[in-house]
Amino acid sequence: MNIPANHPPIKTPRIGVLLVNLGTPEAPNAPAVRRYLKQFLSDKRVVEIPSLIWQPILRGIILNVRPKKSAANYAKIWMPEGSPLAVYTKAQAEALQARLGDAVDVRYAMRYGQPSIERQLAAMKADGCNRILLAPLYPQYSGATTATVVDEAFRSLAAMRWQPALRTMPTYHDDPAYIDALAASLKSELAKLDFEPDAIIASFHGMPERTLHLGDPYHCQCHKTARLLSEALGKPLTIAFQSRFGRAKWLEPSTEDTIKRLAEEGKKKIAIFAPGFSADCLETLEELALQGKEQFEEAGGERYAYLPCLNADAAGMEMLETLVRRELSGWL
Ligand SMILES: C=CC1=C(C)c2cc3[nH]c(cc4nc(cc5[nH]c(cc1n2)c(C)c5CCC(=O)O)C(CCC(=O)O)=C4C)c(C)c3C=C
Ligand SMILES: [Fe+2]
Ligand SMILES: [Fe+2]
Repeated sequence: MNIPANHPPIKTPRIGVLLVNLGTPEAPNAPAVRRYLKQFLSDKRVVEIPSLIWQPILRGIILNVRPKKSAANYAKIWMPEGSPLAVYTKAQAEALQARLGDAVDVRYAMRYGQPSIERQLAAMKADGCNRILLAPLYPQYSGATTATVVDEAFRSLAAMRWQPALRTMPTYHDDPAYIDALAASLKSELAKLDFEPDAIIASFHGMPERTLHLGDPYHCQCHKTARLLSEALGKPLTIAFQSRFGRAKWLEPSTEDTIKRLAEEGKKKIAIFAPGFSADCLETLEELALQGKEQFEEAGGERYAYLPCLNADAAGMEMLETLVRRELSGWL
């Protein structure tokens, strides 16, 4: 029997790794931020309010008010090559490709915006990847991050007649490779400061408190990360949750309240970092590095340092290589 002309070519099988992060607007302007927020905040894994109630609020209020304000914040941290989250995620994929060599095809995707998970999985399949490791770049598990990435990947596969095999990388909140990478990065960043902080804040992205009661392990995993890291550093860490959104009660204490409280308690010098973010982005560079500094100084603080995320630096890439190689076991 002849193979039909439209049959996909059978290529030498390859192993693929798809790193996935949240996504970011394509430009620091209101229309681009609006497009991004519309997709992001319409995800039922992110906002768990019935569509009939939520969509009118989103379309009628939030998408009319927030894009302009957020775009101005993005403009403050935009890099010559683009949005920091996109720049660092691309750099991570390139650095991981260099570490893993030709046996593996490393790419990256964004859950919201471009390059989409669907597009990248289709491209990898077309290029011969029949085994793909999906690696969401979130150390702590939450429905709003890890689960929605996995959902989207399997939704994309659902449209394929001939699917690649897909493995998903588990979250790594207590993995020694992650704790060691954070500890090494923090030690080196703290050593660069010209002051000894009176307190160090580990700021994680917040979530509605309700998700904790519904069984999302995110809150507990953030606490475990902070505890292990504090032990590895031999220093106390103050845990806080940032980026509150909407009117519902979010996880506490909030980063903003914590910054102010420390200043009011007489702590004059603090350092802050964001262990839950694998790459610097709006929430770290604008909210922590810029806004946090203002909040601290207004409350009477004197020295404030924001310590960067792992990004594509050696410590973070060492960790990612370890985690990915482990998940590729039996395939490589
Ligand atoms: C209901 C709203 C939100 C939930 C839940 C949420 C969870 C969550 N988010 C991250 C990581 C990031 N969030 C980022 C931006 C961002 N987050 C929300 C809202 C929720 N996040 C909004 C509206 C925005 C957009 C910016 C704004 O308008 O303020 C980013 C940065 C993206 C960038 O472009 O730089 C990241 C990263 C996690 C890890 C998380 C749950 C654990
Ligand atoms: Fe967020
Ligand atoms: Fe924010």
